[in-house]
Amino acid sequence: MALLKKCFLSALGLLLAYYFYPATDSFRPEMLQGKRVIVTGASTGIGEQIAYHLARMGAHLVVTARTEAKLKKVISECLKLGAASAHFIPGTMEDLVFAEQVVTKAGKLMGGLDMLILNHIAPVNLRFFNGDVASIRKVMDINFFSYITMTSAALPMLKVTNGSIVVVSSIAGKLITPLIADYSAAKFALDGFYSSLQKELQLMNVNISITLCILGFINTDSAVKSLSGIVENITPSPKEECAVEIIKGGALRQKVIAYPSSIYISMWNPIRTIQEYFILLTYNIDNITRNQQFS
Ligand SMILES: NC(=O)C1=CN([C@@H]2O[C@H](COP(=O)(O)OP(=O)(O)OC[C@H]3O[C@@H](n4cnc5c(N)ncnc54)[C@H](OP(=O)(O)O)[C@@H]3O)[C@@H](O)[C@H]2O)C=CC1
Ligand SMILES: C[C@H](CCC(=O)NCCS(=O)(=O)O)[C@H]1CC[C@H]2[C@@H]3C(=O)C[C@@H]4C[C@H](O)CC[C@]4(C)[C@H]3CC[C@]12C
Repeated sequence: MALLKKCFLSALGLLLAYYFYPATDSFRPEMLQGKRVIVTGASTGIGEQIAYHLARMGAHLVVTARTEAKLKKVISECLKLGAASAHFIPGTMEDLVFAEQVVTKAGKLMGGLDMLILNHIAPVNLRFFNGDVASIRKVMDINFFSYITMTSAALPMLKVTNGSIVVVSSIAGKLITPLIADYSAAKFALDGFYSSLQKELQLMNVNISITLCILGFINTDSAVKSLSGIVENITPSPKEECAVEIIKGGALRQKVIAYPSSIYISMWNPIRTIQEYFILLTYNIDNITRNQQFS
């Protein structure tokens, strides 16, 4: 019994260390030099800041969002800041054909792909659910299905480069908050999909990293405006620093990052981690990998 307890505690310790110990590798901006990166939702907010940081680091960039005029300004700023190249592709992620085309066009423009940063969201209306299913479907298309569509189109290129997928999510995809049922549904769905895909890639020995970014309240114009008069007594964190943490997480191939770091605690779920570990032990991995190819 004592031996069993010892084994259990050691396994628990190892699991916790594996999930929560920060990457030992340290970040260097040169890691992004010459890398070919797509940034979605880059016309404003966090996405725009991600583009500027990547430009300073010397990356090749393709940015996308709906508003062409804003994207033009973003790429001209990126070129001034030192981007190796910068292009924009305007359009709406409600159109899943567009979502796929962005990836193929970007691949051609840059001659391949090293990192896909999925960041865009439909404008958020904080309100009670009013039975409007069509609007939930629209939010799911923009905030969830376009992410999956772009990922699917990017996987063959990322396989060649041992590249990275960075998914920008929210504390609202881990914890429950009212007035954002549609937004929250999409963020929880992203967590389910990408956490599962992460494990599949690992099982198939495919060296593509997936970084899930869990963010708290950030001082983008849209977030500050839509929370005004609704959420009080919290100070938003700066979007510039947030963007750096997202890039670092992707470059260091971390499975998950949290920003600000005070929200790490809300992701601390050792029971879930242990259960996931034991569930995986019940899978006949050899059999599955023998019979299924990762496309
Ligand atoms: N700010 C915050 O407090 C928090 C943000 N996050 C996450 O961070 C990410 C960025 O958020 P934030 O910077 O605040 O968002 P913003 O509202 O500032 O930016 C959203 C971006 O998405 C684009 N976009 C909107 N609709 C569409 C569409 N239909 N098709 C394509 N692009 C579209 C917008 O450009 P355009 O209008 O030109 O299309 C814009 O570039 C999101 O994933 C969000 O969930 C998570 C937690 C907190
Ligand atoms: C209200 C949430 C923040 C709560 C918080 O940070 N408390 C302090 C925790 S700590 O003490 O441990 O630090 C907001 C966190 C994320 C926000 C939502 C979000 O994900 C972005 C959307 C952006 C949009 O433009 C505005 C609404 C959002 C849905 C936004 C709503 C408020 C949050 C849930």
